[in-house]
Amino acid sequence: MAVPGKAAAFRLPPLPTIREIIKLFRLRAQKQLSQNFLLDLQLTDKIVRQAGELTNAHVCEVGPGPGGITRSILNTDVAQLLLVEKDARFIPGLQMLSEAAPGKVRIVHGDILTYKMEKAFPKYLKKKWEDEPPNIHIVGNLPFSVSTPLIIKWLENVSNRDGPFFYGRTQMTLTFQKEVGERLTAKTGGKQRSRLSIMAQHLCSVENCFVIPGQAFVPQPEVDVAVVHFTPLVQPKIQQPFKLVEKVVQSAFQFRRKYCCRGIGILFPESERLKKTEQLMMEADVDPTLRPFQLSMSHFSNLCNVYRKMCDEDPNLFTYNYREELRQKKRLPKNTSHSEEIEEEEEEDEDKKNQL
Ligand SMILES: C[S@@+](CC[C@H](N)C(=O)[O-])C[C@H]1O[C@@H](n2cnc3c(N)ncnc32)[C@H](O)[C@@H]1O
Repeated sequence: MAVPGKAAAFRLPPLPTIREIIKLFRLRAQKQLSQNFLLDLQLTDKIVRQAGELTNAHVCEVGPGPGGITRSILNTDVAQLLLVEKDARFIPGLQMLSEAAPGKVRIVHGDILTYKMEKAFPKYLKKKWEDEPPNIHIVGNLPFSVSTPLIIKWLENVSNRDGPFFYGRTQMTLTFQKEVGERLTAKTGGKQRSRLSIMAQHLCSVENCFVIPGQAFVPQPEVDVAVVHFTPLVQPKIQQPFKLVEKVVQSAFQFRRKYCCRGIGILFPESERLKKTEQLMMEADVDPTLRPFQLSMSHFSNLCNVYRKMCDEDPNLFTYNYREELRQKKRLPKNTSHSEEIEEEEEEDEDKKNQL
């Protein structure tokens, strides 16, 4: 029964199914682009529910493809939906959806990695950082090869309050490979604790909402998929610039199985490594025999603060690049005194490849 005085919520009119759209527009998934589609609208509704209340919201969907998630978003009665899709083949199908929701949909044929998000929404939606998040949401099921670099870019945007965060603490609901979802939310001491855990959790409240089994996608990927929700924090847990935090965290996790002082040491040139590492660990009050995954957020905060102080005292320190020093050494013949260390680094590098 309609509630008197209340406008009926928007519902999409009957449309061809996603399967029919795929057939109609010959949207064969391109394996090299890691395209896997969701055809089950109950599942796309469930993903969209994780974004929170979307009635009257401004939403950006990244990588809409044949439009399953798009339909679920439109059925929540959003004010505006911006679609950013890289593959031109999907645009006619998305236009059909746009016609079914007149005035609500804007389609951009473009790459989300370069799209200027600070201009994507009306300026009046902007909220102060300390206020409640703006009524703007980002939702997307992107290929994994895009979602991981994209979240790193967007975390830097959170830190700088630009990009999608020009409007305030814009919330995001995105999919990742299940293991990446576990890294994003891993707690101190957890097996999956990694660079990504610290970078995400120091800037956002991160929630691993649920896992979608690979079988739910067409074609089926080899892995399961995690739906992860991010809300930027009012106060980052580490109050230092993104690049500095990234450098400290990346160094700490360089040697996952060793004491954390081993990785932290590579922040310093070899000639003063021992002395400066000891100073940093002591002033930051961090036990050097902890393993990287055992370091808490406040350990990382202390390490970043003391390292910042050391960089202020020695302006060349921040530009010191351990990898560069190593590359120089690698040009030396193998039987020099350094070769053993280099082999150890290579072994660790292999270990690191899977541990972003
Ligand atoms: C895994 S498919 C998912 C499609 C749809 N969201 C779904 O759940 O069925 C990823 C989609 O993202 C698009 N895509 C890939 N890279 C992109 C990028 N850099 N910018 C925008 N869209 C992208 C692909 O063309 C594809 O439509």
